[in-house]
Amino acid sequence: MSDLREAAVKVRENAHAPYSEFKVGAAIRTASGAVFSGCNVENIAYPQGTCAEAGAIAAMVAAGEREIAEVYVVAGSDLPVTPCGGCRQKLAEFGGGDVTVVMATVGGEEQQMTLGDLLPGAFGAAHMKG
Ligand SMILES: O=c1ccn([C@H]2C[C@H](O)[C@@H](CO)O2)c(=O)[nH]1
Ligand SMILES: [Zn+2]
Repeated sequence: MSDLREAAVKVRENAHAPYSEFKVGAAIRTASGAVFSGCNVENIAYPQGTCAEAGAIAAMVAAGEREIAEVYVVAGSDLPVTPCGGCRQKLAEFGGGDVTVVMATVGGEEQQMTLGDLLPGAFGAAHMKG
C-alpha cells in the first residue's frame, strides 16, 4: 500500500459522518514530500459539514505548506469517490492542473485523473486581471 493510501485509509476511520454514513479520507503529498490527511466532519446543521479534502488542506496550511504534489481520496463506496466541486476549487488553490488525484475505494479500486481534468477552465488569478 502506498504511504498516501495508507494515510487516507487510516484517517478515514476517524471521519464523523453520522448523517450520511459515508466516511471519506483524504491525503495530500506536498512538494516537500510531507503528507497531510483529513476526514469529513459532518454537523447536525448539515451545511456546516466539511469534506475530507478540506480537512487535509487545512492541516497542510496549518503546518506552513502550500504546494500540493499529489492527492489521494478514499471512501467505502463501490465506485471510487470523486472530490465535490467545492473541493476541486479548494485543491486548485494550492495545486496546478497537472497534479494527480487518485480516487479510490476501501476495497482497493483506484481511478486516476489530473486536477485539470477534474476542474477544466478553473477560475484563477488570471481572471481577475484588468
Ligand atoms: O470527495 C468527497 C465526497 C464527499 N465527501 C463527504 C461529504 C459528506 O460528509 C459525505 C457525503 O457527501 O461525504 C467528502 O468528504 N469528500
Ligand atoms: Zn468536497
